[in-house]
Amino acid sequence: MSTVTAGIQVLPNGQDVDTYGVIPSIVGSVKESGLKYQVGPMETVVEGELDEVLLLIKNLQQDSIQLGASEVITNIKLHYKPNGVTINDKLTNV
Ligand SMILES: Cc1ncc(C[n+]2csc(CCO)c2C)c(N)n1
Repeated sequence: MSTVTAGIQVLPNGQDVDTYGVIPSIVGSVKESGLKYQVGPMETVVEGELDEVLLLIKNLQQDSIQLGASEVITNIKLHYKPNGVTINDKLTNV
C-alpha cells in the first residue's frame, strides 16, 4: 500500500453547535489517530494509508454527532500516487 495525503474540512452543524465550538475536539481526535497532520485555517491535512485516512474521516463524522451536531458536512481532497505522496513531498519546492 502507499501513503496518501488528504485535506479534510469538517463542518458540523446543529441548533446549539457551530464549527468553532467543535473543531478543537475534532483536531484532538486527529491527533489521537497517530497520523501525521497539519492544521490549517480551512482544513486539516493528514497523511497515512488510505484505509487509515478513510477510517479517521468516518470517526470524525461520528465524533461531530457525539459533540452535539445534528449533521456534518465533510469536504475531502485526496491525493494518491502509486508510490505514495506525503505532506513533505508536497512542500519541498515551496
Ligand atoms: C478538520 C478541520 N480542520 C480545520 C478546520 C478549520 N477550522 C474551522 S474553525 C477552526 C478554529 C477552531 O478553533 C478551524 C481551524 C475545519 N473546519 N476542519
